[in-house]
Amino acid sequence: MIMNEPVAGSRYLELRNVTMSFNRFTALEDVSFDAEAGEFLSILGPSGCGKTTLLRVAAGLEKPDRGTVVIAGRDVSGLPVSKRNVGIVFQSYALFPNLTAEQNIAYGLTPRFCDRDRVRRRVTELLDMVGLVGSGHKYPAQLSGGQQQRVALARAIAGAPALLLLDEPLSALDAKVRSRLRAEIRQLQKHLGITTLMVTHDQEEALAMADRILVMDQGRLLQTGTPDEVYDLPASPFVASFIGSMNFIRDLVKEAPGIFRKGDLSLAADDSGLVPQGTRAILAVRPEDIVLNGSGGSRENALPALVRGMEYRGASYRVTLSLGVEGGCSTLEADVPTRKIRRLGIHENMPVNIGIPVDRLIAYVA
Ligand SMILES: Nc1ncnc2c1ncn2[C@@H]1O[C@H](COP(=O)(O)OP(=O)(O)OP(=O)(O)O)[C@@H](O)[C@H]1O
Repeated sequence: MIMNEPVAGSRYLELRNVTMSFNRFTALEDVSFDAEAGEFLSILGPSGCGKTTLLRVAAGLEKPDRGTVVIAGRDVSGLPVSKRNVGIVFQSYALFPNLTAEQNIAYGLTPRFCDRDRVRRRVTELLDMVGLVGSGHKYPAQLSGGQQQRVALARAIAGAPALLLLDEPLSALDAKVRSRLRAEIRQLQKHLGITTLMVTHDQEEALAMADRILVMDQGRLLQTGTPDEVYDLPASPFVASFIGSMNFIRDLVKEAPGIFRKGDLSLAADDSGLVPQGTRAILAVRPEDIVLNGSGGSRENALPALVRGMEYRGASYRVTLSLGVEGGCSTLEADVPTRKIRRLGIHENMPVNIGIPVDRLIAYVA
């Protein structure tokens, strides 16, 4: 099968300075990003932040007030969706109910393949790719949600599009089907080497599937990075709280390079000088980075704490800890392996010592 054979590593999709308003409401504000050929990008953000609008601009379903869209080196800003050669999968399967799975898939092919045998061969190949061999004769109503979304995916890739656009393709499915299908979509996308943009509000989905994640809020792009980069070094407290769980320790002041104080609580953090000395700061730490030591000590940021609550999660416990801090108390949540909880005999209302590794504390200007 012949897809657009993009050269890996080249800049393939480019959106530049895209701004889009609906009446007086600005849905996208000066958004720019690009994708390399074959890359899988995920657009992640809360409801109403402009994710779908951005995808629709890339597709040519919306015309922005300003900005350009380049696909495979060609400025397509003035072209409608029908001329952009994009494959789209929506959240609602959007299949034709009166056509079988095969006919739905063939629908995306007919203008290109006039030869009926070729269409049949290609449809068979696509059914095989999406794991639906033997179900081609069924109508959408006879298929499960996951199967319908497989048909929608086969239809979207049938014509070897230049770009695959997925708008929350898994959100209508139950958790088990969703996680299986996300692995399958990713495998197929890699196999075909097709540059893909997927909208999701599910951070787990974005972390699991994307080469890079674009985090948005209120029409703006806040951070672009690999899943690792966005998880390990979120650009702002908003990004930090949107992806994964994060503890924040607020109302600190940076009193010396790498040293932050709040009353009698003093914490060391690698902040690379991002917070000016003497200014108010927020420190952030992931629950899995807090080290619980029972009665033993810790080398880094050793603090006494009290176990306030414990929630069993199978492989780990989510432990709620309170730190006695002058002028009030700070609450932290720690994820501690179940084996360690049992070994140390941790229980509610137990005084413990915790440690926070210096390089796991992230400092932000408050
Ligand atoms: N056709 C429209 N007319 C007016 N306002 C619109 C239109 N389409 C979108 N908006 C507004 O633009 C903003 C961004 O919408 P968009 O659908 O892009 O958000 P989203 O991040 O995809 O949200 P969700 O995750 O809830 O689907 C929203 O406040 C929405 O109400």
